[in-house]
Amino acid sequence: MKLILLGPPGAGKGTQAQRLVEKHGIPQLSTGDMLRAAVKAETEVGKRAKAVMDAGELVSDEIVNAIVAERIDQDDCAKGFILDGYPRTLAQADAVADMLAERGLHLDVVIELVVDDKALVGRILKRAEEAHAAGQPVRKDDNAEVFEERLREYYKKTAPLIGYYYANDLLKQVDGMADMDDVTAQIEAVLAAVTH
Ligand SMILES: Nc1ncnc2c1ncn2[C@@H]1O[C@H](COP(=O)(O)OP(=O)(O)O)[C@@H](O)[C@H]1O
Repeated sequence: MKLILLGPPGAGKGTQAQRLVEKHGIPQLSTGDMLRAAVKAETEVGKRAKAVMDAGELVSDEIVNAIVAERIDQDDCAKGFILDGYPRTLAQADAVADMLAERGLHLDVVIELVVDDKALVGRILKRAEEAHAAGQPVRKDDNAEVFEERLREYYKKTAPLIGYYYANDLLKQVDGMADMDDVTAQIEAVLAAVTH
């Protein structure tokens, strides 16, 4: 099963992706996590991405496409994967379609977590507070100002993917404002419908 989780920052993609990993035994491919790992390891990609990420802007399509193309060829992706935070631009959406087609694969579904903007900043600030309280590192982009920029980037560059996948008959929407467990149940219902 190959699926995309789509939605603005703070929509709960990471949480739901983790649950899907446990239930379905397929990996979560989070470009955000991969980029943060590259920044931490101070690789060439990490050095190029750091300032862009800290400002809440998008890393270049070229960089993220290359990261994902390399990742999906690893053995653990053979049964499928969850794309979390990728694609984020129409160019990335075309790239992933090409990447899969070259390998004789296709996407099963794109699940959009539909959320209310106003709730998002609160969720992000809560995530930062909780990380701080637990003595974990707080993401540099998890603050109100950078969040505004992340949301603007989302509406400008990522939200057009909703129409793109709708037109390709791949889009399914779930209510991301429901309780976490309820969102999980909605996602499972979508997956059951598309895989049977
Ligand atoms: N597919 C992508 N294309 C471009 N930049 C990306 C992509 N995925 C992640 N990034 C960069 O990493 C940052 C954090 O990503 P992520 O952890 O997915 O954030 P969020 O919690 O905002 O959804 C983004 O703001 C962006 O700078």
